[in-house]
Amino acid sequence: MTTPRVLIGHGTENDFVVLPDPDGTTWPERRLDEAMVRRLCDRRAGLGADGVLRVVRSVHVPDAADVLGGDLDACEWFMDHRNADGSHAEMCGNGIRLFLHVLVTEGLLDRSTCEAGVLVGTRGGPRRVGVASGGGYWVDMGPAREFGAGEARVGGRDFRGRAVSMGNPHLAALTDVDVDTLDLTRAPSFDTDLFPDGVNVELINVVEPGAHIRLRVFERGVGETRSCGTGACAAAYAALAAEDRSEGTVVVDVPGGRLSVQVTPGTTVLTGPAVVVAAGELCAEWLDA
Ligand SMILES: N[C@@H](CCC[C@H](N)C(=O)O)C(=O)O
Repeated sequence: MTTPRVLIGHGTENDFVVLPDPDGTTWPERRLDEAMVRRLCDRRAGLGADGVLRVVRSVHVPDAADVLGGDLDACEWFMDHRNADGSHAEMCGNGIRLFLHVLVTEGLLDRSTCEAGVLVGTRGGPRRVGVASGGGYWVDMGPAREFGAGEARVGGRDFRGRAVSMGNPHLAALTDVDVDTLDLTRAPSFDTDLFPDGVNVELINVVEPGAHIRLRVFERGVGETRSCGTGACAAAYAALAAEDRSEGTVVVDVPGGRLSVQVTPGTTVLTGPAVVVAAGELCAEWLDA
C-alpha cells in the first residue's frame, strides 16, 4: 500500500488530523479503528490533534444511509469525524469548516461551487457549509434543541446550565465565575440520566448580554479544547435564552480565537476560520509499528 496522504489543520485552534479517502479504500473502518485514531491524535507519539476527519464520499460510508436517509444522494461528501479517544461524534462545527476547506485545497471540489454552500453528510444529518464573504466559512448547523436543565461539577464547583442538542449533547452553563480561573484538567461529573451518551460542557461568561460571550469547553471524548463549534452554538443559544430571546447574533470568544453565531428559531449559523497547517504522508514505519 502507498503511504497515505494526511493534513493537519484547525478551526480556532480546535485541531484535526485530516485523512483524504475519497473512495473509501485507504481508511475503511477496520483500519481507522479506535486504536488508530488514538495513535494519530497522540500529541507525543503521533501527529497530535483533538480529533480525526476522514474525507470520504457518502456512498462509501456503511452507516451514511441510516443517518442521511433521503438526503444521501444530495450529500456527495461525508465528514467522518472521530474524537481523540476514537469515539464517533454526531457533529463538529469547527471540523466541518476545515472539511470544506480541505475539499477545495485538495482539488476535490471547485471553490466556485461552494459560494451558495454544499451539503455535507454527518452522523447528525446533512449540514450546508459555504465560503463566507468576509473570510472563513459558514455552516448551517440546524436549530439548537433544548432538552432540560442540569449540572456539572468542574474543578470542585457545581455549574447549572441548559441541556442543548446541536446534533451532539451540550451543557451550556452561564456563570459569574471568571472562566479563566477554572481548572478543567479533570473530566466534569454530570447527570448520566440527562446525558446517557456523555456531554460537552461549556462554561460561559457574558461580556455583553445577548451579544458577546466568552467560554471554555471540556469536550466529550477529548478533554479541554481551545474551541468547539457546536459548543459555541449551544452557548450562544443559552446566552440569548437568558435574555428571553430566541434570535440574535452572538460573538463567541474561545481560547483559540473568535466565532460568530447567528441564532434564529429555525436554525443556527456558525461562522469562523479554517486553516490547513501542513500536508504530507504518514510513514510506513510508523503505520506498521
Ligand atoms: N469540537 C467539535 C465537537 C466535536 C465532538 C464532541 N467532542 C462530541 O463528542 O460531541 C466542534 O467544533 O463542534
